[in-house]
Amino acid sequence: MIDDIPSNWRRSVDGTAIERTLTFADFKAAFGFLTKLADHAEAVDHHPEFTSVWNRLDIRLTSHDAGGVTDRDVAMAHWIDEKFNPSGVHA
Ligand SMILES: C[C@H](O)[C@H](O)[C@H]1CNC2=NC(N)=NC(=O)C2=N1
Repeated sequence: MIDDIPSNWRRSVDGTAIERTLTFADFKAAFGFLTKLADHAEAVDHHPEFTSVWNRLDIRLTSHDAGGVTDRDVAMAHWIDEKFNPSGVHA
């Protein structure tokens, strides 16, 4: 289980996940990001939990099989940090 989490992320109240809120220019930008994230999640077989409200995504990362935060969640957090662009233009 991981103690040191990426600085843009916060620990969930129950301690079993890390969370970050991303705010985009609009819904289309947020949904475009989610589409990219879905492809990546399938590629690495690790799937984020999220809530979508217009231009905002609340993302939660945990490893269900381990019951907490693992290096797979930290790797996913770094991928999200790297790809996040509020305007929706993703390299
Ligand atoms: C069978 C499959 O590999 C597992 O269910 C994977 C899929 N995606 C997953 N995603 C996440 N976030 N945690 C898991 O434990 C997990 N397990």
